[in-house]
Amino acid sequence: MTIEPILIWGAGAIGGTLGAYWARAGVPVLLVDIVPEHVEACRTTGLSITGPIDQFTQVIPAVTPAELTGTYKRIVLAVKAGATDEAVAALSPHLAPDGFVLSAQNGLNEIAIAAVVGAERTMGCFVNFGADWHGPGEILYGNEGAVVVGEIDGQITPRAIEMHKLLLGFEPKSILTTNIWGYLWGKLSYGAMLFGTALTGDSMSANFADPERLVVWLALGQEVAAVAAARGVKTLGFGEFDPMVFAPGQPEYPQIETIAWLADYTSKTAKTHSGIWRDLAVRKRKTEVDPQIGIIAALGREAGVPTPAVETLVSLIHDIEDGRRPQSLDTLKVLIDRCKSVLTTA
Ligand SMILES: NC(=O)C1=CN([C@@H]2O[C@H](COP(=O)(O)OP(=O)(O)OC[C@H]3O[C@@H](n4cnc5c(N)ncnc54)[C@H](OP(=O)(O)O)[C@@H]3O)[C@@H](O)[C@H]2O)C=CC1
Ligand SMILES: CC(C)(CO)C(=O)C(=O)O
Repeated sequence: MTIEPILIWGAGAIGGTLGAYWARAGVPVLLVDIVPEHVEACRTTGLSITGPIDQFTQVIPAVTPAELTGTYKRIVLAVKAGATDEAVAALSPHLAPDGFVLSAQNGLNEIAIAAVVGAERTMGCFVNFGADWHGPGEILYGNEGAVVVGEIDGQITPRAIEMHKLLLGFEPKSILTTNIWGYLWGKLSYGAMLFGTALTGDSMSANFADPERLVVWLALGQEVAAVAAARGVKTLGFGEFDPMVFAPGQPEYPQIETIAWLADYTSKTAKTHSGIWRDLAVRKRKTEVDPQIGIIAALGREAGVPTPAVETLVSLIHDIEDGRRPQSLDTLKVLIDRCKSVLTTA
């Protein structure tokens, strides 16, 4: 009997790493990616995982979307959020009526996925390990990190238990949760800060360690927490990053300690800069700022929660994407000044 493969749609840093580990463990996997050279490398010479955690090369079946035939019960979506709509439209005909799409992405992509394939065919996942696609068939696995899976309605279902078991084969500390939205919002809090770090060329750790920049991380954490609170979300984090410390009315000292922990945590990875920095500085392409961070401001407006720091951040990232500003300390200073005025008027 042949076991149906798990389709991994988007075989870059996240999808490729998951695929390589599953394939090495004997789990049938089929990678789908729009980069023909990467697809060719994965299925012929193999996908190499490099870096401090592991080094191995695994040949993995891989196709471009145009080459794909058949329907599948399990599809892991791991494209950048800006490609979600296009990818979901392309994968829909290949999703079995009783199948599901698991989003291994940053942001609230589950909303867009569910709108197309249905909420009952959508599962959520929070991924916080660090990886970079370095070229066809080559991925740097920079650091281990939290992996959490859960149904978007909070139910513990057999299929969520099955995906959790598979994820345990990659990350032994993976969690099965009844509150996946809490984790996704927690990542939005950290994610907004990561976008802030990408305004300069400095590493994530150097950004978090600089006392001059603290005001930015506090303002962003507080705004995301205020929007999440207005929507009734209890946010969850990872390690010593508890996004609830930024919730309305909470004291400042634990927030400062949390940022100090982030400075230490982000100093222990071979992936020194965020994926956002990489999109801007290396890949020279648009980031996920609109679907990932712009949505916080939009949901804030809906709930009557002002998000001036988030809005300034979004507009500065657009400036860098469109070549109006460089990634520099001067660009970050615009946000520092905005956050100073926000925190003093709060
Ligand atoms: N990298 C990391 O460390 C982390 C990333 N994440 C999140 O995971 C998600 C995936 O990011 P990441 O793996 O870094 O991204 P990558 O760009 O490394 O990988 C995505 C891959 O999908 C391809 N792709 C784009 N559009 C389609 C499509 N329509 N159909 C099939 N393949 C497509 C991309 O090609 P092309 O490059 O040509 O667009 C690329 O090869 C993002 O939401 C990110 O924020 C979360 C935690 C950590
Ligand atoms: C920093 C990281 C890897 C999370 O740990 C991330 O989410 C990103 O690069 O966008």
